Amino acid sequence: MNRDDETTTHSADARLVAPLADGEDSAVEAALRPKSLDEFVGQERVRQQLDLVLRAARQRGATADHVLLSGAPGLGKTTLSMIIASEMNAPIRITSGPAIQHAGDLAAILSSLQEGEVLFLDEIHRMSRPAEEMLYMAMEDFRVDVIVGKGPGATAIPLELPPFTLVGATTRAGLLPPPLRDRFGFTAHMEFYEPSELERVIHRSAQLLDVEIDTDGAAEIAGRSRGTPRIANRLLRRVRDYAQVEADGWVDREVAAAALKVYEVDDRGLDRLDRAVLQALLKLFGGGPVGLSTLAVAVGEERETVEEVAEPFLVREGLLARTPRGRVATPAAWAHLGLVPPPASGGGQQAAF
Ligand SMILES: Nc1ncnc2c1ncn2[C@@H]1O[C@H](COP(=O)(O)OP(=O)(O)OP(=O)(O)O)[C@@H](O)[C@H]1O
Ligand SMILES: [Mg+2]
Repeated sequence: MNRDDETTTHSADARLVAPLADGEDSAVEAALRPKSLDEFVGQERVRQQLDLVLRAARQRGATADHVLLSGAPGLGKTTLSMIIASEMNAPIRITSGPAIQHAGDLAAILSSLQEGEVLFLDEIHRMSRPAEEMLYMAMEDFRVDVIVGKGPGATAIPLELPPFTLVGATTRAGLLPPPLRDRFGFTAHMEFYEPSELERVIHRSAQLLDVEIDTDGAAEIAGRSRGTPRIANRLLRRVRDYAQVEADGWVDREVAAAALKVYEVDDRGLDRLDRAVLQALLKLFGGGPVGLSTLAVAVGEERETVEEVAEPFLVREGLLARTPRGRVATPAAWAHLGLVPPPASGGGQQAAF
C-alpha cells in the first residue's frame, strides 16, 4: 500500500494534471482525436495557416510541404499530424526520434514510403546525428545516400525517394539545429488553449464518451485543465466516474467541483504537489527568495521533481518566479492560498535580483 501511495503522490506521471500521456490516456485518446481540421478545436491561426498549405497543395495535385509542429505535451501535435494525412488523403507512417538509432533505420523507412505519404516523426529533437544529416538530404532533394560496405571500400549509393511530407513534432523547438528547422516549409507553434476552447473540447469529448454535462460543468473542468486538452479529457473522465457514483451521471458545476476536490485539483488546476511547493515557499520562507534545493527538501521531493514537474506551471501562472537569488512567490501566490504576505519584510513582493 505504501508503495502505491508513493507512486500516486510522488511520481510525476501519476498526477492527474501531468501533461504527458499515461497508459489510460493512450487507450482512450485515439477515440477522442478530432479527425479533420474542422473538428480540431482552437489554435485558430495554426488551423488557418495549415488549411491554406494543405489546400494549395491539393489544388496543385502536389505533396504538401514539410510541417514542423512545436508545442507543449498534450496540445494536439500527434492529432494534427493525423489530420494532415487525412486532409491530404494520404497514408501516414508514425515513428519517433528515439526509435531511429542509426541512419540505416531511417533509410529503411524513407525508402519504403509511398508517393505522397506522410511520415510523422515524433520527438524529432531526439534523433541521432547521422540520421538527422540523412534527413536533411531526404527533405530537400528526396534522395538518400545509402552506404554499402565498410572502411575504405565503402561506397555511397544514391537512392531516389518518392515525394513525401515530413511532419515533425517537438516539445523543444529550441533544441532543433537550424539546418533542420529551416527545411520545414511551415512551422506551427501550438499555444496553450483558452478556457473557452477547452470547454469546447470537453463538450465534444463528453458527447463521444456519452457523458451528460452542462455548460457550467464544462467551464468548471476547463478552468482547471492548465490550458491542455489532454488534461481536460482526463479530468472529464474522473468527473464522469464521480458523477456516475454520486450524481446519477449528470455533470454540472457542483458535481465537477466536488469531483475535482476529491482528486485534489483546485480551481486553478493546481494539484497537491503544486500547492505543497507554494505553501512551503510562503509559510516556511516568507515568500522567498529560497534556493531550489532547500525548497525541495521542505516538500520532501527531489529537486528535479520540483523544478520540472511543479515549477513550469507555477511560473506560467504567475505564482512563482525563478530569480538568480532563488525562488520567489508573487502576490498572486499569497492571494491564491488565501495568505497575507508579511509586512515590508522583503518577502513576497520582492522582485529584486
Ligand atoms: N484542438 C483539439 N481539439 C480537440 N481535442 C484535442 C485537441 N488537441 C488535442 N486534443 C486531444 O488531446 C489529446 C492529446 O493530444 P495529442 O496526443 O495530439 O497531443 P500531443 O501534442 O501529441 O502530446 P505529446 O507531446 O505528449 O505527444 C488527444 O486525446 C486529443 O484528442
Ligand atoms: Mg504526441
